[in-house]
Amino acid sequence: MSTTEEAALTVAPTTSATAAIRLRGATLSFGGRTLWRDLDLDVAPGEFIAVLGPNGSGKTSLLRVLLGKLGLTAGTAEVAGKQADVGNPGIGYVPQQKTIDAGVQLRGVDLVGLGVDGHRWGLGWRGRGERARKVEAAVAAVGAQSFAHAPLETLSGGEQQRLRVAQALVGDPSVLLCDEPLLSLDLANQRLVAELVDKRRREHDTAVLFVTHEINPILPLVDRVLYLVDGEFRIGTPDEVMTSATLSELYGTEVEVLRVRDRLVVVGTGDDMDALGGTA
Ligand SMILES: Nc1ncnc2c1ncn2[C@@H]1O[C@H](COP(=O)(O)OP(=O)(O)OP(=O)(O)O)[C@@H](O)[C@H]1O
Repeated sequence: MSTTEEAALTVAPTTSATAAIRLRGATLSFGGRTLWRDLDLDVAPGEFIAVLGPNGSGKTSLLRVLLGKLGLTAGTAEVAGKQADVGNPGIGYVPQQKTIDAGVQLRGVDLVGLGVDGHRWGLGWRGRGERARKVEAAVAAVGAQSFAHAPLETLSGGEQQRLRVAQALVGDPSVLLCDEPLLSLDLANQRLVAELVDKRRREHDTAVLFVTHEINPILPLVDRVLYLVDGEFRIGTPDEVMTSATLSELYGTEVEVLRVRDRLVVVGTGDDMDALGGTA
C-alpha cells in the first residue's frame, strides 16, 4: 500500500468541533503488551462504526476507555464533548449479553429505569412522573411494550437485548457504545437489534461504536470499520478495510476476503472470526 493510501485509511472525515468521539494518539498498554497505539479517530454524529478484531485485540477495552473505566497509557479521549470519564450522561451503553440469574425479580421496565438512575442520580432529576415517561418512551422505541413488565428471567435473549438497548437509549445519548450486542441471538433478532441501533442514529444523529466479531449482520449499516489486530489498526469504509490486501497487511499473513452474495467471508486470519474457524 502506498503512503497516500495508508493515510486515506487513517484520516478521520470530520472536524473536532463536530466529533461525537475524538481520540488523539490514543495508546493502551498492559504491562509490556500494547493493545493499540497512536489511534486517531473522529466519529461524527450519526456515524455507525464497527469495531472488529480477534479475541484480546482490545475492542472492549476501547469502550471501557470511552466509558472512563480505563485510563489511556498515552493520548486523549473525548466523548460527547467531554474528556472520557465515568457517568457521562451523553453515553448510552449496551453491554455484552449476560444471562439473568434465576430468582432475580427484575422486570424489563426496572432494567430500563436503571439507565435513568445510573446517569441522573443526584443530578436533580425531576420526579417519578418524568422518569416513568422516559422509561415508557424508551420501551416503546424498541417495541417492547408487550413484555416490559415481565420478569427478565422469563424473557428470550432477543427480548432481553431489546430492553438493554432501551436502557442505553433512555438517557437520550449522543453516543451509543455497543459491546457485541448480537452475541447468541438468532438471525431474526440480530437484524432486529441492529435495526434498532440504526434507527436511533438516523433519527437522533447518535454516533455508534459497535463492537462485533461478525460484520455481516451489520454490513449494510456500517459507515466505517475500525479493525484492531495485535497493536495495529486500520480505519476506513468496509470497502477500504475489508480487502485481502489490507487485512493481509494488518495480520502479517495471507488473508483472503471473499464476497459471497452480500456477505463477506474472511479466510486465513487464524482466529475465530475466520471462515475456517481458526484452522488456518
Ligand atoms: N485492566 C486490565 N489489566 C490487565 N489486562 C487487561 C485489563 N483489561 C483488559 N486486559 C487485557 O487486554 C486484552 C484485551 O482485552 P479486551 O477485552 O479489550 O479484548 P477484546 O478485543 O474485547 O476481546 P474479545 O473479543 O475476546 O472480547 C486481554 O488480553 C485482556 O486480558
